Amino acid sequence: MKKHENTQMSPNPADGRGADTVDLKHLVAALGKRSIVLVGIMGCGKSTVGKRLAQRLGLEFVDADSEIERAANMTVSEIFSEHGEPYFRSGEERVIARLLQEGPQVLATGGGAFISDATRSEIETNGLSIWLKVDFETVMARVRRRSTRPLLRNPDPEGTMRKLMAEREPVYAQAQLTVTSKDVPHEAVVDQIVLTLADHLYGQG
Ligand SMILES: Nc1ncnc2c1ncn2[C@@H]1O[C@H](COP(=O)(O)OP(=O)(O)O)[C@@H](O)[C@H]1O
Ligand SMILES: O=C(O)C1=C[C@@H](OP(=O)(O)O)[C@@H](O)[C@H](O)C1
Ligand SMILES: [Mg+2]
Repeated sequence: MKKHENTQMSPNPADGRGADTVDLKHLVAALGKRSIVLVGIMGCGKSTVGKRLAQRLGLEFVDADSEIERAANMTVSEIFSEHGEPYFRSGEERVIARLLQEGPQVLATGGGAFISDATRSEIETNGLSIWLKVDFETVMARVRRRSTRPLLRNPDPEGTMRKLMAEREPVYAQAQLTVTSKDVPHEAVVDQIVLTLADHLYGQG
């Protein structure tokens, strides 16, 4: 049975076919040592969808923010408040460069990581980047639920989000692949990623 035939995720190149037709072993083999790297704005689903994508593909999952927190023994919020954003960004570049040596795996980046030229270039060399593209309303509804994102902890989180999306979307658009997701179950986004990857890697869904 195809569970997610009627996802509202158009337009994606792989629409209309079931992810259950994809040979996942073949797909993973075609990655070689490359990591699947999820990029996009805060709340687009990199961490939660990434974890499920890794489970589906039988790959390790790694979240750059969690690795940064582990290395610093501090939360992302604490790093921002005690050391400032530039300090976080340089740690983020180093950690992602290190993690990219460990592929194949699924790597969820933090929303600002792909904006770094150095990180984009590392990802280009060692990864396959996927932009999880979402609209403003969807993403605001998601990020309002949690206060773990220091960049949005200010009197105008909506204005900040609009500004960040406007600045960053042209950069996210440089990712090799784009998957658009609306408010559908996480597993439906995973389906769409699998189909998009299969199309890209060997032209077959
Ligand atoms: N496709 C989806 N449908 C519904 N909720 C989602 C979807 N993707 C993510 N979410 C929710 O949005 C929130 C942010 O997701 P998260 O994976 O942490 O985003 P990111 O890592 O990109 O900031 C979480 O509560 C998550 O469950
Ligand atoms: O967009 C950003 O600059 C950030 C996104 C966060 O990750 P998520 O995108 O996983 O929320 C985290 O890295 C930090 O709060 C900064
Ligand atoms: Mg995340």
